[in-house]
Amino acid sequence: MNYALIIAGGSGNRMGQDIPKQFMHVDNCPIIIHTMKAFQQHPDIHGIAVVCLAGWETVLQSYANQFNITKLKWIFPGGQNGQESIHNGIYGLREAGCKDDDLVLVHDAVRPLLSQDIISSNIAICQKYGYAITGIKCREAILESDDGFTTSTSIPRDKLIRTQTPQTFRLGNLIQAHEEAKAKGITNSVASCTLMAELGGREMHIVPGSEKNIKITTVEDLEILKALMKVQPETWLK
Ligand SMILES: C[C@](O)(CO)[C@H](O)COP(=O)(O)O
Repeated sequence: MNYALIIAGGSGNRMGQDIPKQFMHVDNCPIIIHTMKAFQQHPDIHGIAVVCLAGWETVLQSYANQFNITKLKWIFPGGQNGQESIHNGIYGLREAGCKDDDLVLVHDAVRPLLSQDIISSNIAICQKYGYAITGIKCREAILESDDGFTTSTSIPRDKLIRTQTPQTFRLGNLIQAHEEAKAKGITNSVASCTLMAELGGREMHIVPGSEKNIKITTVEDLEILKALMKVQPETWLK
C-alpha cells in the first residue's frame, strides 16, 4: 500500500498572515486541499494522513468533507518542527496498522501543484531503490554568505540538487531512521532527505521534480501560485 503523509504542522510565520498558510484560500479552495486533491486523484495512493497544526484538525476534516477528499484516513498532531511532525506521522501510521513495507510519500502541505507524474515516479523509484527524493538541478549561480549581506565565496552548482517533496520511503526505513536520529541526538533536521544524509549509509535516488512544484512560503510565492493556476489550470496536475 502507498500512503501520502502531508506535513501541515507549521504555523507559517514567514507568510505574516493570521491564518496558517496551508489553510489560506487560492481559487476558492484551501491550499492544503489543492495538495490533497493531487493524492486523492492518483490511482496508486491508498490513503492520506495529515500531520496537523494543533487547533486546526476540525477545520481540516470539514474542508476534506466539503471537497470530497475521501482518502483522508488519519489526522495526527503536529510537532515542534518538521522532523518531529514526520516522527508523529510515521508512528501514527504504524499504530494505525500500516506495515513496514508500505510506502510513505512525505509531502509538504504547501506544495499544491504536485503533478501526477511526480507521484507515480516517487512510487516507482522507491519500489525499485528504496529511497526516492524529488529534486531539480540548480540552475542559478550559488554564493555563500555568513551575514546575508556580503559574500566572497562561490559554490559550484554542477553537483547541487534543490530538493522538493514528495520524499518517499518504506515505513520501516523511516521509523528506523527516526530511531537512529533519537539515539544520535539529531532533533531538527530540515527534511527527511537531510536526516537520511546526516545519518549516512543510505543512497537516495532522485526523482525529477518541477519548477511548478512550488513551496508556498512567502506572499510572493502566493502570487506565483495564483499566476500558475490561472495560466495552466488543467496541465499542472498531469
Ligand atoms: C522538505 C522541503 O520542501 C524540501 O525542499 C523543505 O526543506 C521544507 O522546508 P520548510 O522549512 O518545512 O518550509
